[in-house]
Amino acid sequence: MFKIKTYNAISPKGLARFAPDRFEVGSTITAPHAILLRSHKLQGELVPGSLLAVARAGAGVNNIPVEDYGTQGIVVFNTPGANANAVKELVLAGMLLATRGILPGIAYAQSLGHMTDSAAMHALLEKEKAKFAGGELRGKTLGIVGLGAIGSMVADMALALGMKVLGFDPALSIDAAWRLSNAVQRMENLPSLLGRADYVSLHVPALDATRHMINAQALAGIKPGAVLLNFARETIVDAAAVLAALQSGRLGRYVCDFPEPGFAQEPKIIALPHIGASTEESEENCAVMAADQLIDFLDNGHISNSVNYPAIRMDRTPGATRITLANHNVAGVLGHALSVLAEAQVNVIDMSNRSRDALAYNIIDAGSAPGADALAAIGQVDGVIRVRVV
Ligand SMILES: NC(=O)C1=CN([C@@H]2O[C@H](COP(=O)(O)OP(=O)(O)OC[C@H]3O[C@@H](n4cnc5c(N)ncnc54)[C@H](O)[C@@H]3O)[C@@H](O)[C@H]2O)C=CC1
Ligand SMILES: O=C(O)C(=O)COP(=O)(O)O
Repeated sequence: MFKIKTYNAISPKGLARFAPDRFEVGSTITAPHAILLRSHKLQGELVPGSLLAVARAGAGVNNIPVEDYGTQGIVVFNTPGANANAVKELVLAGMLLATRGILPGIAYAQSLGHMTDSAAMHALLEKEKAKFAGGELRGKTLGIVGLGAIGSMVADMALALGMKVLGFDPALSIDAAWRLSNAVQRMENLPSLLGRADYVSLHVPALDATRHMINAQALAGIKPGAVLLNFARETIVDAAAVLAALQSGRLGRYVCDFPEPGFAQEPKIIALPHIGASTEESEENCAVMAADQLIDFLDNGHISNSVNYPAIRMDRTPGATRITLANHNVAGVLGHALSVLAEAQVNVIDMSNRSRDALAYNIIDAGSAPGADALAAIGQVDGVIRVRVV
């Protein structure tokens, strides 16, 4: 029986993937084999020795100590692209809210609740409506910073709206490049994008390298009156610099999913309570994908969409005992572990080995089950992080 501890509201469709006769799932579980979460911050928590994996039902993993967990043999997964459409649609809402008199218009219409005369009401609305006039997106330029799952969808949407699209992503993966429309104009650096775009939308992960990428210096070069949209993370912008740029008039509006103290007092800010991925569809997509990845890892030792271990899978050899081995990616570790199996008269039938940066992971199908002594001896091999029979 595997124990799965959950944090946050995980879609029931995802939870239903865990067969109740083999998985115990809940928020109060102790000594879990795996954790399934959304934005709950794991930093600083005691890591139970039982923990084999963490699955983030979502994209951002800045709430998980990914590297530290990797060196402890804990595989961290996320669900790339599973909530991208939800964010894309909210970016569109953000651009419209920043451009048309929607929010003040609604507030004004609601302020007329005391009126009883329909003709008088219509006459007043027609007289006052000029206050709520706005602009259009068509023909404007959108600059997208980060062209991954969300950025590429935002690009397609903006092109369909008749916008011109600029993109900046120095770390673009080959897969993401294939996904990207060739109508997106590549910018060589951030200042080139900021100086040209009427709207700038941020879709980069929260990393040391992206911390405060939008700071006072960057904002000094932004196109005057531009709208900045941040549905990525709070750390990517320097909030004080954004407030100053709004107050000076350099920045037109700031639309974000991450309110900060002081934002409510600034009328040029539209702040939402981190609801970019909060749709039924995206919550389901993320939870199902995260659950399936966890189950395949716990049952078969397979890894897909990990952010600290390499992707790996190997068809099971019928009748074989499967052993998985996580180790530091240095010469000799695997050979040493295999020699322990050989000494224990355990024959290796099939094997797969993958590495990612400083970590490596192996799936070994053996002709017989290694005894507890052999497994303990493999665990003692210098460089071995974790050995498991699955
Ligand atoms: N508001 C919300 O509810 C949500 C927010 N997010 C945030 O959006 C981020 C992006 O999500 P996805 O598009 O799914 O991730 P992704 O991994 O598909 O794309 C991120 C892109 O950013 C690029 N990038 C990395 N460093 C960069 C830099 N210094 N400059 C420019 N580009 C850089 C990468 O090369 C990659 O193409 C997540 O990491 C998360 O923080 C994601 C989902 C929901
Ligand atoms: O997937 C992400 O990175 C998100 O920010 C979504 O967060 P959530 O799962 O809604 O708490």
